[in-house]
Amino acid sequence: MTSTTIPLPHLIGFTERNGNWHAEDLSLADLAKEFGTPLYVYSKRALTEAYQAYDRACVDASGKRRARIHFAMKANSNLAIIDCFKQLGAGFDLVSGGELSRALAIGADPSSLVFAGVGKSADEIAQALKAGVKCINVESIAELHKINQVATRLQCRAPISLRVNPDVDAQTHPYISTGLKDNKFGIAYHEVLKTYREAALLSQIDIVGIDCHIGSQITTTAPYLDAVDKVLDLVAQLKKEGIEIHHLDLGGGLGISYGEESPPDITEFTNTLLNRVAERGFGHLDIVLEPGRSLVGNAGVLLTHVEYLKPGAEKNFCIVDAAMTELMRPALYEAYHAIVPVQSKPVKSVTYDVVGPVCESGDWLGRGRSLAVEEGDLLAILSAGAYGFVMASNYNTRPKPAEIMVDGKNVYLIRQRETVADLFANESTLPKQTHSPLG
Ligand SMILES: Cc1ncc(COP(=O)(O)O)c(C=O)c1O
Ligand SMILES: N[C@@H](CCCC[NH3+])C(=O)O
Repeated sequence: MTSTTIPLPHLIGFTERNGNWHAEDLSLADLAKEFGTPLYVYSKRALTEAYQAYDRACVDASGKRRARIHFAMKANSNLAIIDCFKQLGAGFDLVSGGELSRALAIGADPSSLVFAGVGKSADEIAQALKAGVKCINVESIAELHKINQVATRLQCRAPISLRVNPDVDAQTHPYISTGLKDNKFGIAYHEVLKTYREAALLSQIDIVGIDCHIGSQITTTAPYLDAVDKVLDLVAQLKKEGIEIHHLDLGGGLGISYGEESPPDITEFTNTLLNRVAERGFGHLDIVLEPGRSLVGNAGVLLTHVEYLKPGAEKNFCIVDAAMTELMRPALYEAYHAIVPVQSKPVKSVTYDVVGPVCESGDWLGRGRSLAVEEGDLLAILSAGAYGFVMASNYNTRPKPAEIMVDGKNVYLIRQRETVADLFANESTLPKQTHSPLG
């Protein structure tokens, strides 16, 4: 049993059969035996089906493409994952020079890359311009000028969109809401027109689009429609002023079910957005969507072994070999992830806090979970495919876990487990004999 009240998320690619959990055709218990724990396991079928659900809505009845999917690789940037999306036809949304390097490493077409982020350095801007990205999403007037300077130095053009902060409440966790006026993201709504006028005067800047991303784990369509309307009002005004917008980037943010949530179905959500753009007379624009979590969140689980069961007067603890270092979401956002025993057993269910070995009281993965487990058993933490491994850390000198991808009956090691030696390979102690500068 997982929890008394919260249902399991609906999963593709991960199923329980006769009391044993599987990733596609392979048993999770066998995978843990072969690759060890903690271990991230992804299902290729799950991420493929999620992509195809978006893609279905992006092509109209006559076969004409209405929008393009740019996977937000911040959600999961493993090369094998991003390469799968590239092969399915995706472009990418990037937030750093590092992510740009990953995209180039898998041979992504630079014209399928958009580069966002509030604090791009001059080096990152230069890297993006040299690579020839489709567009840089500009998040402040200061950044606009820096891009113009870098492009002047490189003697190239800089294709840009302004990221609009539409002041719309995405009704999500405050840490992952990005479209409110007191968030650091984007250009304040009332300053956008002025900033476009300024951009139009800069020597190296090519205005190509407009962008907006209101937050993450959003479970209703209404805030998106508000944001779309506000952005399209700006596009209409810009057109009147002779500033043509060619592409419209609506960001990502569609939520997934971790158990209780019931976000809109991907195809229905995409249709609703694209229909609204078309109804407003802007269907001819090159439309970009940047989903992250909804493509990979439910395509991954984290496997962990139970090290100890520690009964207590107030609480019982189930101490496992994964921690906030492998999955930070519970510690950071008090996020809920379903936790299931990988092999069910006829032992009594007990309510536990599932915690890791890290020296922090905030190091927990699940609270108040009813689990029928013994020491040595294997647990699967579900819905861990997005913002899981990518947010892992080496705190307490813990090597990062391995990642594997299952495709039917096949399994691929897509990231080796780090070793402790890897963690201090770039460090050095001070020379044994030190000399004081005073002699
Ligand atoms: C600019 C941008 N685009 C896309 C995304 C993807 O968001 P999500 O994973 O919620 O779909 C993010 C993350 O919030 C983002 O910052
Ligand atoms: N890291 C967040 C999502 C952040 C989205 C990026 N702006 C999460 O785990 O839910």
